Amino acid sequence: MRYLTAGESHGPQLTTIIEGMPAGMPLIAEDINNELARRQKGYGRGRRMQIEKDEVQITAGIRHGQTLGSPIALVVENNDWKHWTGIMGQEPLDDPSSEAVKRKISRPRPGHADLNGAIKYGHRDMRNVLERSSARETTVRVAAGAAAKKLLSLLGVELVAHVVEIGGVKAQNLSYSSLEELREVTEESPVRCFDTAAGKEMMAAIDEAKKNGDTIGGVVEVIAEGMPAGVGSYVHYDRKLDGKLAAAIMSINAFKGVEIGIGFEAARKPGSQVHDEIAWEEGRGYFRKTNRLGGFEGGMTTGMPIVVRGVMKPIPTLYKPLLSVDIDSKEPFSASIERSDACAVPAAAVVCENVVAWELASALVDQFYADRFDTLKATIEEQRRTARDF
Ligand SMILES: Cc1cc2nc3c(=O)[nH]c(=O)nc-3n(C[C@H](O)[C@H](O)[C@H](O)COP(=O)(O)O)c2cc1C
Ligand SMILES: C=C(O[C@@H]1CC(C(=O)O)=C[C@@H](OP(=O)(O)O)[C@H]1O)C(=O)O
Repeated sequence: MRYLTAGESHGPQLTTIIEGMPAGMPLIAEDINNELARRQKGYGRGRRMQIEKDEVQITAGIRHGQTLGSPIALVVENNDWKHWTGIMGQEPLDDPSSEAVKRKISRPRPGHADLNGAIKYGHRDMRNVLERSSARETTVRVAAGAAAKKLLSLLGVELVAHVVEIGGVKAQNLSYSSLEELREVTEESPVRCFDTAAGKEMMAAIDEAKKNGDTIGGVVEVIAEGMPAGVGSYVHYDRKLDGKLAAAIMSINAFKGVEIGIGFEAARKPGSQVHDEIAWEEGRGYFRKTNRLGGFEGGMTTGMPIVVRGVMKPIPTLYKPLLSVDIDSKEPFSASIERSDACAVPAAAVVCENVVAWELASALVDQFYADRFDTLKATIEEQRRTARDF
């Protein structure tokens, strides 16, 4: 499967086209809207999330609630567009007194895509970079991921994301060691972190950052349960599924690190405390006695829960900006200020969950015959049986 997205942050709408989703799978707008709503929650976001109420329009590929096997097109409108028509219009810029010319951006923000994007594409107005590099694009990545998540759920694969820490404050109830505990995690999981005593500390840290014109980041974790063993491959670097997950997380705006299982901690432990002993039981098949490797060996799933963590850096736009250089005068100046979030870690957790869902669903569709959903389901059930009795 593959998908592309199009759309600017303050343009009329965002679009994604999904290719390769099997035919005959139930999918309705509500499946996608639930995920879009989850992505909009959280403490520390700017005013934009109050302006938007993200809802999908399905414009192709689905009829009477079922996928057709043809490309699926999903559109989400930007409510904010109506405030930006002067700046984001299609007409050529020949009036020097126009709003678009007056609001030209020439002072790149450290940590955002502004300067590198301007150099690469030759844009003297860095709004041309900002509009597409904005994480507004993650709206339709989540829409595509929601379709993948539905596919996974119908195949018995469930996943959930939660916040591990924000601004150095660790979340409570981190030990999702049993599958029962994982199932207890509700739809609200990425914002549940704020309901605890540690959550109040996180909120205070966000308030403090905001007061200082600063921003904070954090760590999120995605757990996926129910993937059959042997998905992915060891035979080629670009078929290793753990590598694809790492790339998917790193492709999310502001993500600077990925861990699978115990991740970086493995560097400080002997092999006997890193690798997971293998066992077999009638009815259950093979399993690992621990899951320190987070569900992967040799680029393939082990059948144990997949555990992936991602690190989000603090948001780059600062209300007390860092020093930068004006690209027109080459003089030092404070970087430009755009309306901005102080912390978007819970929203980013939902993005992580959905990009992981996309990679897992893609891996299943690519590995098993999948023009038809019913055939895919039967093949995967067969794979589970084969792996159990192998
Ligand atoms: C959900 C989400 C919301 C974000 N909100 C903002 C924001 O309000 N202001 C900002 O400067 N960056 C924001 N970012 C981060 C930037 O989009 C990101 O830092 C930028 O695209 C540069 O990419 P890089 O940090 O991956 O190098 C957000 C990221 C995510 C995932
Ligand atoms: C719009 C979203 O996030 C945006 C991501 C973003 C950035 O620079 O990445 C900057 C902000 O944009 P604005 O200036 O319009 O408020 C965020 O609000 C979203 O998540 O839907």
